[in-house]
Amino acid sequence: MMNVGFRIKEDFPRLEDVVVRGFKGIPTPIIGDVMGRQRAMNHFIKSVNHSGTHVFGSAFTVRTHPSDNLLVHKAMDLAKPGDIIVIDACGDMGNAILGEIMCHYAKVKGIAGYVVDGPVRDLKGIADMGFPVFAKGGSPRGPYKEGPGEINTTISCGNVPVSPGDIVVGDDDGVIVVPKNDVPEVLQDAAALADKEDEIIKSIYDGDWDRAWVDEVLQKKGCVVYE
Ligand SMILES: O=C([O-])CC(=O)C(=O)O
Ligand SMILES: [Mg+2]
Repeated sequence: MMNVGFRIKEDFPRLEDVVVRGFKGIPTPIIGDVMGRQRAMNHFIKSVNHSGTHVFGSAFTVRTHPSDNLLVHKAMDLAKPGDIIVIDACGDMGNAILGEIMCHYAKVKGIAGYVVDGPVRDLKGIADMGFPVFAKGGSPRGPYKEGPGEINTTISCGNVPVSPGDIVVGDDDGVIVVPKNDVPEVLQDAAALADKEDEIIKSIYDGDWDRAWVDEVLQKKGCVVYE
């Protein structure tokens, strides 16, 4: 493909809505555990607004030049309802990549949220409107609008690869990415694990949570226990 570093792929295939909705209410730690405890973004990519956030959708990917949001403005016009715009701003903390105006526009367009490997601004405005934004932090410094950048190529965000159409889930714990082709298996395993965790919590209160495995593992690994 031509023009590496400054190119836009307008669209990509998404999973059916009914499949994507399967992630409703599934906490990110459960999703991570059924993927080998992998594919969660680094801890510094956090919800910047109210607690209790839980958002999921198809990844619409953007790579920006550090401190520049020209390609994010284009992404807002191209993204479809339910998409989460995931932005690889190189993790650079120079200038904010988006702010409250861009959140209002995204909200009106039905975009489900933003994930930014970089800073955002207008934190109070974003919190007041409650639009889901996950970012590395905040900065009052405004973004440049020069490019270059790419839309809908595979990016890295929070040290996790993200391709267009992958499923992104964000909550108070952080953000996790499910590769598109793995979604059916992950959904099935996550439902089973959620049931299992409910049973564990019940057994704690019933006083019969089996703790034998702790000593078994310690013994197997050669740990010496003494008084
Ligand atoms: O100036 C920008 O592009 C970002 C911003 O502050 C906003 O969206 O409110
Ligand atoms: Mg602003």
